[in-house]
Amino acid sequence: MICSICLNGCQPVLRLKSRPDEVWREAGNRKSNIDINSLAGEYKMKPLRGKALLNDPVQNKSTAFTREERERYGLQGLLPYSVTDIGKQQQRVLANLRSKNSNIEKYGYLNDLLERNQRLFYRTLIDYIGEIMPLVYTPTVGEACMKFTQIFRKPQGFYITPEDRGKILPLFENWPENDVRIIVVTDGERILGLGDLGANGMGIPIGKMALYVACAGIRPEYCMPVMLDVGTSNQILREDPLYLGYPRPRLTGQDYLSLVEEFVAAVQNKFPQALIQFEDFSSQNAFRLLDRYAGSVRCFNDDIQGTAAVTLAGIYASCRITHKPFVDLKIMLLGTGSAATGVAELLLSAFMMAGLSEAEARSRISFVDRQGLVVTVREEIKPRVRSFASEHAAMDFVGAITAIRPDVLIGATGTAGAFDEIAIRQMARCQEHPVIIALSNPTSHTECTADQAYRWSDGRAVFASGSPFAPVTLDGRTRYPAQGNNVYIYPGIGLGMVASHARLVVEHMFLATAEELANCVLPEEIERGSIYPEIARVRDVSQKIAVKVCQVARQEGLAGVDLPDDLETYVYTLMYEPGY
Ligand SMILES: NC(=O)C1=CN([C@@H]2O[C@H](COP(=O)(O)OP(=O)(O)OC[C@H]3O[C@@H](n4cnc5c(N)ncnc54)[C@H](OP(=O)(O)O)[C@@H]3O)[C@@H](O)[C@H]2O)C=CC1
Ligand SMILES: CC(=O)C(=O)O
Ligand SMILES: [Mg+2]
Repeated sequence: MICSICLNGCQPVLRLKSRPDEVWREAGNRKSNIDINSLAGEYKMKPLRGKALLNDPVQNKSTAFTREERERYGLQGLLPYSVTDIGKQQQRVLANLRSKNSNIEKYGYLNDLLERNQRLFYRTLIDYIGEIMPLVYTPTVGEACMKFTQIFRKPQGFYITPEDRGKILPLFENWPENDVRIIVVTDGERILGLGDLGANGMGIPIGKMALYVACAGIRPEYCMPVMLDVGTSNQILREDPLYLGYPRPRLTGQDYLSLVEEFVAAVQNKFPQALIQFEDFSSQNAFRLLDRYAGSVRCFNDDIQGTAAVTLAGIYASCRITHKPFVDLKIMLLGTGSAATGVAELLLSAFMMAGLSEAEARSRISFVDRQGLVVTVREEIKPRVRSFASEHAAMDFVGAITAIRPDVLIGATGTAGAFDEIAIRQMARCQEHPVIIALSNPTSHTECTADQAYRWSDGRAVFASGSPFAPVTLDGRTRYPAQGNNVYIYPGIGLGMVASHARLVVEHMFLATAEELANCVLPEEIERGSIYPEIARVRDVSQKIAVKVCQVARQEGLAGVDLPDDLETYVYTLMYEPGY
């Protein structure tokens, strides 16, 4: 069997265990008596002493260094007397975090923690994921991107600009790791629902990477956030004296595509095992790049494919609440961008897999844009949306709800209030339990809030949203909105790709993982109206998603290693578990 880590003929288990944190895990997961520096040479970790050791975020344990370690590494006098464990350190982190007045201050504090003590940061993120995820991801990451120029402290990730043309490969030598497995890359043109934020969008790959580590146990050193800073169309940013990005109008056309081409080629050359996740590109470029690379490069687009899988999963799970067969559903999408189109295309495959003809399947899916229902008689329709156009006469959004009576309404507009009271009330007139999925992020751009969805449907809606909402109590009964976010899918896809060394990411992976995610929703979660698992279980979910990816990779002959029969254990052993 080929080792999944080095792709050589070495003994996989031994190789795995020879990495420091696997040794820690085997030693009882949280034991603090493992000597980091004795392993350092073997892992290319510099043997550090004194202040240099305390200043290294990867090796630093701060007050958790034992007396013996303090003596051995010249730390005596540099730390207060007390030796604490990671649990006590976490309590201090939480107290500090909770004392901050705003989410953006909390974001800054957590970023500083990551720069001080990587293991403590990830351990705390994992153990308190429900509380901390909204601070490192949506919605706070949206605010952080908006304020990037003001809050910038220390560079993270890798920046590429048009001035690097012809030099991207040699520049990758500057990255501190040689073995990169996951790259999240954005060009900053469509950051959440916030539009073109240029280089300020770097917060997104950084946040997505943090969740790769926390939600799927991808080792931090395998992760590389990348900003393809090709300029920005956002004039206010370009003219901001504090703007840190390439202050030119956005590169377009062949100049843009050739820079992306050089980037992809350089990744394949320098980091041949890396999976490229395209994130928050404009719709046009998102599809263009996916069409160009998906058939030959290990890559996927999270906004198109990850979102599609998570939404399909939510639709599957909703059937357990509404007691309707999936094949009978009618689904309406508001918005015709990357996310909505990705959902429609995966839904089409799912309907056909469930036995519908292509024509029948297409007839179950309808699109609404700013002009109203997308209908065949319209002259200008986006090419990927055209085949979903309805045979109806032209009509507005509410007219379309009335005429089509969709079971499920999905918003991917980036526009706050796009689901207004009239639309939700009309959905509630048409369905006993209308399923409303407001995908748009951050919270300030959601199509409707949880409170609105429940109130306007007299408490009957089944609701999920891209950013989290607190439970809502209405008429004495509490409703539990779920978070419909691709965070339930992309980390597991990455882990499955790392585990299987699959050559390509294929549609079957998204279909299989959507089913798996829906199966992960517990009966008690269904009982209380949630169509996604509680976020606290996201790490278990990602492991299951990764197993599905491995299965598909094996079935389709895409795996780059001989995968063992017991995929659950195999995937689990690959997951990074931070501790001392
Ligand atoms: N929950 C999740 O996991 C995910 C959520 N998202 C969110 O989805 C949103 C959209 O993302 P994406 O599809 O990539 O963005 P795009 O810019 O590609 O698409 C947005 C679409 O919405 C349309 N639109 C905007 N306002 C309205 C409106 N009032 N009525 C009808 N259509 C409207 C736009 O039309 P026009 O072109 O005419 O402006 C465009 O077609 C973002 O907020 C993003 O954060 C995205 C991915 C994952
Ligand atoms: C979640 C996500 O990927 C987005 O809002 O773009
Ligand atoms: Mg995105």
